[in-house]
Amino acid sequence: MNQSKEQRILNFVLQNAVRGDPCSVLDTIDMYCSQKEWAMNVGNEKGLILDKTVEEANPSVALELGTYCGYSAIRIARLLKAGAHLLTVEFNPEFAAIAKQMIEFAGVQDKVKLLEGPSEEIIPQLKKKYEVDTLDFVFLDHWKDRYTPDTILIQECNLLRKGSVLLADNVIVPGAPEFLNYIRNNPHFQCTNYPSRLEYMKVEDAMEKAVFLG
Ligand SMILES: Cn1ncc2cc([C@H](O)c3cccc(CNC(=O)c4cc(-c5ccc(F)cc5)cc(O)c4O)c3)ccc21
Ligand SMILES: [Mg+2]
Repeated sequence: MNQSKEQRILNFVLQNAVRGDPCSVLDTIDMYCSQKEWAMNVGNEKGLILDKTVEEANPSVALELGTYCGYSAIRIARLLKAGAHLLTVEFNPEFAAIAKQMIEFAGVQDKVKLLEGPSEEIIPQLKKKYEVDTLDFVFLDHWKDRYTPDTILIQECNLLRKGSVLLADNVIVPGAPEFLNYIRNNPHFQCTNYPSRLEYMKVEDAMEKAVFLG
């Protein structure tokens, strides 16, 4: 049975990147996906916006919705301080299996907890089952029509505190118009738009940052 694109990306990393070196894994994925097969990793251009947002937030507990191959999980985890950790949620078992291997090869497995299941099931379990008090940083990169319901669910589960930072990928392409409308008209959030490019393409995209005001 022929390999999936995600398996080909992982194999390319296992054969070409440096084990235990997150930056080398990120560069190798970016090389493969810009030269051989496009894939929906956040990429290096939007990745730099993600980096700056994570560094500024300096989270103790971070959540990612939509792990895919683990690129942004590795990107975030490499910047976390000692004792901090990332919870990343993936419902597709194939993607989760690839991401697990990618995260381990990069050497950031001690900072990352990969939770298999849909966000709407996992989010309500974060406090009791995963011992989360509040989330310092949330990266939204899963189904674009889930950004709004999951942001509402996160608030209903009392997972945000004054200053919690949300960052959403793809608010232009594929787009998250309902989320932009919701978050920009919500007085409890202070929003900032970061124009960029779609990963590996000369196509406009953007990320939206929303800081929870309490
Ligand atoms: C509920 N739940 N809970 C956990 C969870 C996890 C997943 C998966 O990780 C998953 C699977 C398929 C699609 C996505 C969303 N991502 C995208 O759709 C996307 C598209 C493009 C693009 C852009 C231009 C194109 F022409 C084609 C695709 C560029 C991007 O950066 C993307 O993030 C996420 C799904 C639902 C989940
Ligand atoms: Mg994305």
